[in-house]
Amino acid sequence: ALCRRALAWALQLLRGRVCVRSTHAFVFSGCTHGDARSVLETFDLYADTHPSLSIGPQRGEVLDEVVRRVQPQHVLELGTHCGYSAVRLLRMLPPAGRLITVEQEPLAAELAEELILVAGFKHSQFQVLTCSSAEAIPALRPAVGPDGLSLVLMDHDPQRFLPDLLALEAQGLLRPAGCCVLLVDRRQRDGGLRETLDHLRERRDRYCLRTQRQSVVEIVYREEDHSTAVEG
Ligand SMILES: C[S@@+](CC[C@H](N)C(=O)[O-])C[C@H]1O[C@@H](n2cnc3c(N)ncnc32)[C@H](O)[C@@H]1O
Repeated sequence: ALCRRALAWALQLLRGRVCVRSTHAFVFSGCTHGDARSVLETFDLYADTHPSLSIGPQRGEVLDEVVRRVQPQHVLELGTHCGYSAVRLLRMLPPAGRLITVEQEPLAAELAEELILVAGFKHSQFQVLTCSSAEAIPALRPAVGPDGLSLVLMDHDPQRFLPDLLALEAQGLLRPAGCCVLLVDRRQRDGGLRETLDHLRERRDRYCLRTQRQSVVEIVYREEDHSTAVEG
């Protein structure tokens, strides 16, 4: 683990820092406007040669499979960054599906919104909230409606996974009949993710761990007893 971390650190030094403006400029000028697939391919092309925080094609396929299976009406994403995963989610949603995506960095939020529009989606299908997850969650009820969220993607700060999940639950925003929560584990079992899974292991009445693939952890929330325990 130490070697892997040292290698990642050295690579980061060699490749430089993630740049929101440069990501946006590359995708905006290189993609076919109105074509979500082209937008994603251009993001991937950029990530081949530049530092990038996009969820990427491997984790993206896990995301696609979940959206195909769950067919969510209301989706919440925490951590929009430049909009890669938002475009990925939106292109798979059923016709009535709607995405709310939250980004605390104003520049990233603004440029992501532009790229989501470039990908061909309309404001009737998505909303970008420029604030922290802690500020966004208490104000979500009107946008989510009485049915609640059927999919939540957490790709922001692992230290916020547990408090944000508990806040969503406390606000009654998770769909009682079943809500799929995806946690992106970018830092090899970060303490925040471990703490979240430890907590959920004690909450078998509501949560179960479904799968863990490509460092995406899938949890299911349901307001009834789960027969499967949270493991991992
Ligand atoms: C790994 S990137 C997200 C990548 C994005 N999902 C994608 O695939 O393109 C994480 C983003 O979360 C944002 N972020 C971190 N903590 C946050 C918080 N508490 N609330 C909202 N956004 C947050 C960061 O500014 C950053 O842009």
